[in-house]
Amino acid sequence: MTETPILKLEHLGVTFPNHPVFTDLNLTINQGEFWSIVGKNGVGKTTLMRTILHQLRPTHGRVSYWPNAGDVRIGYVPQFRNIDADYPLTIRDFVGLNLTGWKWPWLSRKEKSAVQQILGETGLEKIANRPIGQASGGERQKAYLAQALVEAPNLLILDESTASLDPVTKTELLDLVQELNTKLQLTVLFVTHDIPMARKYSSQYLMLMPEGTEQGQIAGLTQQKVWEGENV
Ligand SMILES: Nc1ncnc2c1ncn2[C@@H]1O[C@H](COP(=O)(O)OP(=O)(O)OP(=O)(O)O)[C@@H](O)[C@H]1O
Repeated sequence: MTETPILKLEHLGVTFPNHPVFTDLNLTINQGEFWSIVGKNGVGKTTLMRTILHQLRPTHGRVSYWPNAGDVRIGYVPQFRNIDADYPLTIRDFVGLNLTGWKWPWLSRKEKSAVQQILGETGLEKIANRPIGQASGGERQKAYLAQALVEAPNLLILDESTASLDPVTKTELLDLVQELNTKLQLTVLFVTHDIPMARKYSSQYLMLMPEGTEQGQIAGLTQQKVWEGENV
């Protein structure tokens, strides 16, 4: 299979006031790859994802999408977030929210059918009309995943989004992501502390490491990239 880049990090660095999180990070992610991003608490994984999402301006270097920024549709599933119990939307509405551009309360027939399909694939169909504020933590995480997938992204970022799930649900969701990765060449960045899951689902990983620590390895993965950060 020829390797076509979708995302390039070149000499990337982020420094908060007096606190360099990482410097000179170089990495090419190709279409259809499933990467795990691993490393201890506070090492800079979320900072890296925020930089990739252009929510954070790098201090050095750049993030570029290939072939053009317009060709890359990113789906982002955040870490567990609390939702107010009075949040008025149903799970179905929540999943379709981004399709409306947050402007219109209605969806086209095609959009409704995309929502219905993803509700089925994520196992949310039966509870689709329940207010999301009343859904359990795991159900909400599924809804966030469904919301990211319904827009048919070609790059999916899971930011420790499976951390609060029970092992069965976690496996179900990652199986679905893996299926989309295989069938549709969905590129995946999976931020996780769960090394067995990283080993099971990804083929490559980026391990962010504090400067001066020994290089880590994840046995069983065919490729590895190890980068040493600073000052963590
Ligand atoms: N806006 C900010 N201003 C200053 N420092 C920040 C800011 N955001 C993050 N940091 C610091 O940057 C470092 C990296 O944080 P980050 O959240 O990226 O780590 P992480 O690897 O995702 O951690 P975890 O596994 O705990 O979620 C931490 O020391 C954090 O305190």
